[in-house]
Amino acid sequence: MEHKLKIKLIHDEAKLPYRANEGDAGLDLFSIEEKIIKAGEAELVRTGIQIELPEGTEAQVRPRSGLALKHSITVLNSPGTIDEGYRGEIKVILINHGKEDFKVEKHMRIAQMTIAQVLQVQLVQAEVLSNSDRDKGGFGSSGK
Ligand SMILES: O=c1ccn([C@H]2C[C@H](O)[C@@H](COP(=O)(O)OP(=O)(O)OP(=O)(O)O)O2)c(=O)[nH]1
Ligand SMILES: [Mg+2]
Repeated sequence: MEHKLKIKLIHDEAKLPYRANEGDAGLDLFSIEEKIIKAGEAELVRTGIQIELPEGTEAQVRPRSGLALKHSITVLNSPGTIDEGYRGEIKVILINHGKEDFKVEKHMRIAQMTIAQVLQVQLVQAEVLSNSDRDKGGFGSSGK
């Protein structure tokens, strides 16, 4: 693999992100703490890791479908954005959409992180934009 993702474990309980199967897009993130997320509420959950992304990339923090389906637990700000230059601890905002409180266990895989390329663009203010077939149609303009 030519791109390297540097990971620093900053807590005794921290684990390296986990790729369940070779070729998986998502690297699972582990919680380093036990935490109750009350029904309808959100909590910030620690992973105990810091990362250094390859140049020109971002990481996205996404929900795990199993937690969503079985416990209505998802990532509130999905996909969470980890900027290339961020060197702080990665944390996950989990929200409990269910009717029952949910307990995050230590070492539970709470979310998954994907790495994506970022196109850096120069901002150009313009008075005129090019024509297109779609024009201003959106929000269901093309029908069902
Ligand atoms: O789920 C997340 C989302 C963000 N971050 C970290 C990495 C990211 O680079 C930084 C800022 O995130 P974001 O840009 O989404 O938040 P903001 O509210 O715009 O804060 P800032 O003003 O610091 O950019 O926080 C996380 O650890 N987890
Ligand atoms: Mg920001």
